[in-house]
Amino acid sequence: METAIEVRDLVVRRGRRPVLHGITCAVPRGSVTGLLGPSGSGKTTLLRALVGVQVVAGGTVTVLGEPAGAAELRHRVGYLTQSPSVYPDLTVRENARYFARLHGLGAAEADRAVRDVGLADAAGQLVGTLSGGQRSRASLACALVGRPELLILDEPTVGQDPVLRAELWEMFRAMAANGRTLLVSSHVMDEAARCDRLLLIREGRLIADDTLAAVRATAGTDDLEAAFLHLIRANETAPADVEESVR
Ligand SMILES: Nc1ncnc2c1ncn2[C@@H]1O[C@H](COP(=O)(O)OP(=O)(O)OP(=O)(O)O)[C@@H](O)[C@H]1O
Repeated sequence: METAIEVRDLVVRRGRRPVLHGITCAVPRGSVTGLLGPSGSGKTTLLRALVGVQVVAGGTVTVLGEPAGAAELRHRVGYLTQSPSVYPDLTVRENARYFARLHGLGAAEADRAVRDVGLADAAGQLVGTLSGGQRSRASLACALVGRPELLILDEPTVGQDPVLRAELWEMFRAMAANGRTLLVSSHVMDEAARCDRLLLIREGRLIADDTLAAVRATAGTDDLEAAFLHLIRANETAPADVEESVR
């Protein structure tokens, strides 16, 4: 398996608390990997570490063969943050074209990204006047500009209606089919079914890093919500990690 992301023994503290307790995982190239877990489990913190904007207390993070956050990765990795990072006083089109310019690309690339997220009809609208779901798609369009090899998407489908969610997932699948790598966080378990692989995280610890089929087989159920609960319980009965090691 050719690896896009490799994380070893990653420890992160936020405030005074350890938030990630020694995460080790890998994400293969050309796949859609879902990062699933309850609110507060550490998904955003892990994604921040992958793009190199999180101070880490220990471990290593390698992205496309480089240390996370390396300058060489700037045009190779797209990152969608959870709260939309777009300018409210610019239109959707202007935002995308601004990001395109940062990548040294022209207006056509920006306009394509706007179309891809289903915002062609709102391209001339100020971002500040969009609905929450539209604003999040405007932000996604900016992350897609330049067709980065690796896309790290923090809850990209939150606030989208079922039709749009399905369309976004089709787009993610098509990107992976073209050899790009996507890591997509969600706390909605039914989205896990659309992924090739799953990273299940709970309270800063990975409780699964496997294919969708293997997670279902290990848990003995096709229902991913039930599988997640099964894995949590199995994890709780396993010997506890030595908490002291991260303090
Ligand atoms: N700036 C911060 N200072 C202190 N603690 C923080 C900070 N940011 C996040 N945390 C804590 O770190 C833990 C993990 O947060 P994180 O945002 O990574 O979770 P998440 O799984 O992405 O949650 P959600 O699905 O709600 O976005 C939480 O307990 C959170 O309260």
